[in-house]
Amino acid sequence: MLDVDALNGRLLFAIPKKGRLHEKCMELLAGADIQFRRDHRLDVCLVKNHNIALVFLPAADIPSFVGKGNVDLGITGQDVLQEAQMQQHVTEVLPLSFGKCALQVQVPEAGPIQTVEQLAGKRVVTSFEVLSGEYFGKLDEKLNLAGDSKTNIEYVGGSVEAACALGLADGIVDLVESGDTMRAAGLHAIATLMQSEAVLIKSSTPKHESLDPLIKLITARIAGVVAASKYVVCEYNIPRAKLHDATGITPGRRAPTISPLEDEAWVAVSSMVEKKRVADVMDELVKIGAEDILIFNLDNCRV
Ligand SMILES: Nc1ncnc2c1ncn2[C@@H]1O[C@H](COP(=O)(O)OP(=O)(O)OP(=O)(O)O)[C@@H](O)[C@H]1O
Ligand SMILES: O=P(O)(O)OC[C@H]1O[C@H](OP(=O)(O)OP(=O)(O)O)[C@H](O)[C@@H]1O
Ligand SMILES: [Mg+2]
Repeated sequence: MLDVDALNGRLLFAIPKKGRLHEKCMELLAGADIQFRRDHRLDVCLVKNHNIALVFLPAADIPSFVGKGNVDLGITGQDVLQEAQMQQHVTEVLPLSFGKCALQVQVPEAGPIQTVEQLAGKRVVTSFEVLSGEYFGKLDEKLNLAGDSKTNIEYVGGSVEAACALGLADGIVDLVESGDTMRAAGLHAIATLMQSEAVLIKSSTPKHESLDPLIKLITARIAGVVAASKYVVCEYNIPRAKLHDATGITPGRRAPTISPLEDEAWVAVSSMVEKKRVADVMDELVKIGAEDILIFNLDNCRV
């Protein structure tokens, strides 16, 4: 059992307890060396090596816990942050480069409705009542739909894609990443409300200013883990005469490291390169005469 007094003075850090963001958050905490043991079924646990307690909550509840100052720091999606209308009470500290998805209006691929204008005034099922309400509210206004003619937005908690097939809706608003769930349900997207990714958030009016240095430390550590997942180190040898072209291809984050070699006509270059660009970068380096190109993954870094 948790000793409630043990929470006093600790930084409370909310983590999604399940779903798409949970595993990634566990990896981030491990990378930032935030050590804890979560007892079975307990949603609050003390961190062993910092003055922090982790609170495991549904991702959709985290914005209001942080916004109201019940917890100091949290990880959640930008989509649920906007849905909870907590943007004024919560500061986005750091985008985390995972949990990327889009909130989209979807309709049956083979059905009669193929535009949002055609869908306006009909039945829309969603877990995002607020954002859908805003979106279709504006559309209803533009199309002069009033009273009973307005779009009917209905809330469901999950498996939103089933609503059209079950005859509950003419269209839905839900999250799309690969599009597999949407396509499997015979739906396709006709509009995008927003793009989203996971973010580290803190309360805009923190209750305990003494915790500020700890928030900065945790933020810096998590930023290091996120950067390490986005970059690799690229090392290669290049004729000195081609160095200018080479550093144009691999400029690094601040500047590349250049080291002399025994053979004075050549230098070695070491530089951070974005993972998603690495194949193109290697092709370009080969083209200008680079040799011995090596790519190293980063476990962690500070940038
Ligand atoms: N398919 C997806 N790809 C990427 N990110 C997603 C996806 N689905 C949801 N997310 C992100 O994860 C957040 C939490 O959603 P998720 O559905 O994982 O949680 P949940 O609904 O609490 O869990 P579950 O669906 O398992 O009941 C969303 O607000 C969104 O930011
Ligand atoms: O485009 P895709 O890669 O298929 O991902 C989209 C699906 O992911 C989420 O569902 P989740 O797995 O959380 O299930 P849920 O609907 O029960 O919440 C979301 O609600 C979509 O259904
Ligand atoms: Mg879900």
